[in-house]
Amino acid sequence: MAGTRPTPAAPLAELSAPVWFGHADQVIGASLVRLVRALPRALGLVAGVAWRADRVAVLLGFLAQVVSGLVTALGLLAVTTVLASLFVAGPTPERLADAGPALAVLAGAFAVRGIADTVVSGATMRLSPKVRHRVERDLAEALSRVDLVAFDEPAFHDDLERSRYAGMDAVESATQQAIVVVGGLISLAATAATAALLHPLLLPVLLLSVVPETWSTLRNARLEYEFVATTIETRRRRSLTTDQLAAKESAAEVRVFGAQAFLLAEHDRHSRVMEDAQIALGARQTRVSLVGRALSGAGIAFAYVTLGWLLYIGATPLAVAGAALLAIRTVRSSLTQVVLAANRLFEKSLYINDLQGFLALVDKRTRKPIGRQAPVAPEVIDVRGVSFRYPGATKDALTDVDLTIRRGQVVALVGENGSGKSTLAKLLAGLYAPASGVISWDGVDLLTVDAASVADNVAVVMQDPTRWPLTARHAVTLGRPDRVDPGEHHLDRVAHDSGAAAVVATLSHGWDSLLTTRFRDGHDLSGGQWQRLSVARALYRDAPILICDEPTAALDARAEAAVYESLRTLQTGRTVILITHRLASVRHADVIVILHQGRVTQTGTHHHLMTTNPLYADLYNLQANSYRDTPENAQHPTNPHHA
Ligand SMILES: Nc1ncnc2c1ncn2[C@@H]1O[C@H](COP(=O)(O)OP(=O)(O)OP(=O)(O)O)[C@@H](O)[C@H]1O
Repeated sequence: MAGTRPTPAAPLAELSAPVWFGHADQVIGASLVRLVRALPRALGLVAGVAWRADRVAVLLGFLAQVVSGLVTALGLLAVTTVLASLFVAGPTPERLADAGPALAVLAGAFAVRGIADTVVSGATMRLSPKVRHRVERDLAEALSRVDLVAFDEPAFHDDLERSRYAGMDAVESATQQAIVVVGGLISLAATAATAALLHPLLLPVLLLSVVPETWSTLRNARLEYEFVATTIETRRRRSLTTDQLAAKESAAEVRVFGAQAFLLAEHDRHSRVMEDAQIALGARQTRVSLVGRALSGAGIAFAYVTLGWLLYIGATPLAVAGAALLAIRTVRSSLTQVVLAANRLFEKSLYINDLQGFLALVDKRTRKPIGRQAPVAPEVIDVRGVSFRYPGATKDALTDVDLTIRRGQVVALVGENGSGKSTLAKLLAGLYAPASGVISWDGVDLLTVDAASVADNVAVVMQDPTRWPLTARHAVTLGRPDRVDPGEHHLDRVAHDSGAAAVVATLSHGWDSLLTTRFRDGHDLSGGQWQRLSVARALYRDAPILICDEPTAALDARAEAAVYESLRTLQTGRTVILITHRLASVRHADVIVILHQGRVTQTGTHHHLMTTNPLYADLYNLQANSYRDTPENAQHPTNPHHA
């Protein structure tokens, strides 16, 4: 029977690398020298972000790290003194009494170090969320103001995605790693300086003994990273498979098509690849650790032999040798931490770099406030010689458009798909800047005033309105959140006029209902219901210029009639720009603008166009006829295009 044996998986095209793994090659290929060289810059980058987020936490954390490093060194010196007191000949109580002060210093150093380390972790806990929020806020603010046209560029979206997902995580994680690196380096420096103070030969001996450990730590970290890099595609394919099983959208089709066996087989196939790779990684890491440990043992043996020799020739006292052993341990653990953290910090700094580059780019693409306001409720909107081309497009969306619109007029933009209607409406609203030509309101070029002041005059009903995942009330009022509306009379009126009232009446919590099923008790709406809310939102904003781009495309006949009725009421003192393919709705417009391939081919009233523009008359009659009860329509009742 069909469906009992899963079809073998076809070879698939490569998945594109995930945004948070775009620098894998650089990380894997980075030598220890490169890592050391890149460290100051990476630390500087994180320090800059952290400083802006919370100076107090940065200063406090750094100070505590310095204190921790100093008391570590002090502790080491105290150990030498304690050992020196204990190693001399004489009765034990006396030797202990001699060691007393140094022991007290040692205990004090221990306690202070504990406090300092606690302060460091407190500062880290305070700093990492602040750093993240600060950068998130920077990005959100930049995005809220960047020119709309940037969203039409694929490259902008790629950079945005990388900044949002990789950059943001990188900032938080890099802050933590940077704190570990700084703390580790201070502790290393303090210990090394103390060792050099005890005996100049101790320093090179110390360093030699820790080299193998450093190598194996870094090597294993790289192997781990390489493993993630080589298995990432399989990992993502496996997730794509399980996503299909977990998603609401695909759940029905999975069952109807009996796709379970296929998806499970795919899942197993990818899992096996992952398992094998992980086991291989384990084996390689164990080998590296073994070599590392063996070399490390040799290094430590060398250190011990050197210490023994120094003791033998009387170049160093026994107490100093004892302290040196302790120093070796301290340096080893600090160095391992520093190497691991520096490796991660290096990786994260590459993504922070991307993020900062993106923020700089966004800043360049943002119109700066000019301090000049657009005229409120303009008397005349004038379009002169305007052309516009979308980024990456090979031809203009609008060419040499001239148009004059007066306050109170309903201007209908008509034309076939792709003729430039929506683009023209967006330019009229100041959302795009023309490539050439001028759009002015009462003689003021829109490019010479603040974009926000232009937007303040405009409300839109979009062809495909945003499905705001908010409460019904907020979805309608968000265009004028600070409007004083006692008793919510204005809200009720626009809800009535747009047909949104009937939608809200069906919701379990009325205006307080959440319009997303991603939350408990949330609701989803039909396309037409969303459109009614979008009309209500535009009416609630109560702006002098109302742009309606196919406002009734998804509405039923009754709702459509209600919307046009309310647009007619609204018209007084307001400019309405209406885009629609339903010519019956534009009959009453004051001016109808016909667009063809981005050019205005004719303007006029309905009656004027019916007599002078055969194409308009044909289209109008075609639509009108499809509603009439002609014998031909009766033969093809379901084909409105047949006539
Ligand atoms: N974001 C975009 N990026 C690139 N080209 C675009 C973009 N939006 C629209 N265009 C192109 O610009 C031209 C005008 O598009 P526009 O959306 O203004 O047409 P329209 O008349 O409103 O069409 P419709 O009736 O289908 O809504 C079309 O050729 C379209 O392909």
